[in-house]
Formats: sequence, structure tokens, C-alpha cells
Amino acid sequence: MAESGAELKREVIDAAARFADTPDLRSVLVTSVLNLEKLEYDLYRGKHHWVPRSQRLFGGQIVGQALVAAARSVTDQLHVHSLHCYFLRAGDPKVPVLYQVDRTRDGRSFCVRSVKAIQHGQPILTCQASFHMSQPSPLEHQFTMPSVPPPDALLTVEELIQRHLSDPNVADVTKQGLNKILAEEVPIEIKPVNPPDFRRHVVMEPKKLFWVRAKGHIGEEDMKLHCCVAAYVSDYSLLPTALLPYPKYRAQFSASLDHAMWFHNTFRADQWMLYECESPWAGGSRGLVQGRMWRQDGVLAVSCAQEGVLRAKNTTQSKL
Ligand SMILES: CC(C)(COP(=O)(O)OP(=O)(O)OC[C@H]1O[C@@H](n2cnc3c(N)ncnc32)[C@H](O)[C@@H]1OP(=O)(O)O)[C@@H](O)C(=O)NCCC(=O)NCCSC(=O)CCCC(=O)O
Repeated sequence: MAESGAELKREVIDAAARFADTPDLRSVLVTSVLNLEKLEYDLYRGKHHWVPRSQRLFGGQIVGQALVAAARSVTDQLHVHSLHCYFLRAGDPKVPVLYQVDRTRDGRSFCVRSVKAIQHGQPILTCQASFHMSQPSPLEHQFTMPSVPPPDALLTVEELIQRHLSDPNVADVTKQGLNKILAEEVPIEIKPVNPPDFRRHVVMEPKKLFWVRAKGHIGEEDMKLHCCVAAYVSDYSLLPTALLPYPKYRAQFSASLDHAMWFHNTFRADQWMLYECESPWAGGSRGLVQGRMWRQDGVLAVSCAQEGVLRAKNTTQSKL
């Protein structure tokens, strides 16, 4: 006998849930990158996963791991509400990073941790993270989420690249660059709201919107873990927002200098969130970028801000 539509739907949902619980489908961010090894009291060691082509460690990985180390030293009643980091030295992908936690202050409702990320005996990042015991408040407001198509209606970056590559007029050098992007194992999925200008011909406003989520399953139990994953995700593709108005320029050297985040509401980093990125200013070989992550139901989950060094070269200048 044919199953009813509702029964069929239920079966599909159950199968998807069983599938999602299978261990090997868990996000590599949870099983490996953010799964720090404890060496000593308040001392941890992290593993690398994806290393950018710059061959310096991805800033989001270092921030995410530093937050894991900080979070391990606070009780379950405390929730991370902000962090402030400086990237002091390029991370070396050939050796692991150690994370040393200082229990800076334990207050009644707030508590602060300072984390030093260390390689070759020197700090590569300092991070201060603050945790708070939830308190009710009559003061509540937020901006309104931008109105954009839902993720189901959009293509992933990989699908957009494949579509672009199927155009026979694409230059070989562009093809090589795009194939390199396809080969990278970034543990994040992205669906741009406006298809990117792969040929970089168009002057654009320093603003972009994309849906983003961690690849794989995380589960809903551990909110602190979702914040650590969001810290990882938040550094990806944020700084390049400052380059959108300058298609004739290529960043010869770019690296994030600092990174700050504020966590406003609960969210799941393995579910689509809208990342709204904008750069209000660039100058003096630096650029400021700000980001907001929205839950699909319109709740503002995370805000972040970052300054980066951007040393740009005009690619259209004569080589004579
Ligand atoms: C920012 C710096 C480099 C600053 O250190 P510093 O000793 O003051 O270094 P520096 O003098 O700036 O030199 C760095 C480099 O820049 C060169 N340079 C210096 N001045 C100029 C110039 N005027 N024009 C062109 N190049 C210049 C220098 O010769 C240095 O080059 P070199 O490293 O020697 O090959 C350092 O603090 C650092 O490396 N911090 C860590 C930054 C980092 O690793 N951030 C995280 C990774 S970036 C990221 O994850 C964003 C990903 C975004 C994405 O793509 O999605």
C-alpha cells in the first residue's frame, strides 16, 4: 500500500536524523580542530586542518581554539559573551599551537580569561574572553535582518565556480585559480546572496552577504562549542570585503591584525546563518571590517569587527 505524504515525510526526517548522528558525519571542526588536547592545568595543544594558500595559519582557527581553551576553565552556568584578540605573529603550519590560559578574574556574574597562543616559545595571538551568567533584562533591541533569498534558493560557492568554469571563454589563469579554490578543504559551506564577480572587473560597495554554516553535524547541546565554531567561521572571507571597491588592485600582503566578537543569542553554527559583512573604512594600508551573523529566523546572533593590514598593488600598471 502506498504511504501517505505525511508518513513518507516522517521517514525521510527520521532517516536524515539517523544519518546526521553517524559519527563520521560530525563536523571536523568538532572532532579535530576544536578538540584540544589537554597537556597540563590550563595548557592545551591544537591541531591544524585547512591551511590557507598564504601558508600562515588561518586566524579563525587560532581564535576558535583559544576560545575553546578559555571555555574549558569556566562553569556551565557561564556563557561566552565577547572576545578580543590581537594576531601578533604569523602562525606556522609546521608545528602545533599551545594555548595557555590565565584565569584573570572570577566575578559574581562576569568572569574573564586571557589566553596566549604560543609557537616556537613566542605568542602568536593574545585573546581575552569574557563570560557571563545570563540575566533577564527589560532592555532588548536589535537591527532588522536584511531581506534576502533563503539558502535553499541559492547555490554554494563550489556550484557557482563549476558553473563559471563551464563557460569556454574563461581564461586559463582564472581556471587555475578557481580549481585551486575547489581543491581546498575548508570546513565551511557558503552560499553567496549575490554571485561573486570571479573576473574581478566590477567596482562594488564594500559590503557582502552570504549564508554560512559549518560542514557536518555538531548537535545542539553545547552552546559554547557553537560559539567556538562561529569564531572559526567569522574570520573567513571577512577582510576581503574591504577590497571589493578596488578590482584593479590585488592584495600583495593581507592579514588580520585583531578580531573582536560579541555573542548576543543562542544559535547553531551547523545551521545556515546569514553573514552580513561591511567595511566602513580603509586607509593607510589597513582596512576595518564589521560582521553580523543572523539566524534564519531573523535573530541577531553574533557581531564581530576586525582590522587587517592590506598592502595592495595596482595590477593594471604598465610593467615597463
Ligand atoms: C601583521 C604583522 C605582519 C606585523 O608585523 P611586522 O613585524 O610589523 O611586519 P611588517 O613590517 O608589516 O612586515 C610584514 C611583511 O610585509 C612587508 N612589508 C613591510 N612594509 C611594507 C610595505 N610598505 N609594502 C610592502 N610590503 C611591506 C615586509 O617585508 C614583510 O614581508 P616578509 O614577511 O618579510 O616577506 C604581524 O603582526 C603578523 O604577522 N601578525 C599575524 C597576522 C595573522 O597571521 N593573522 C591571521 C591570519 S590572516 C587570516 O586568517 C585572514 C584570512 C582571511 C581570508 O582570506 O578569508
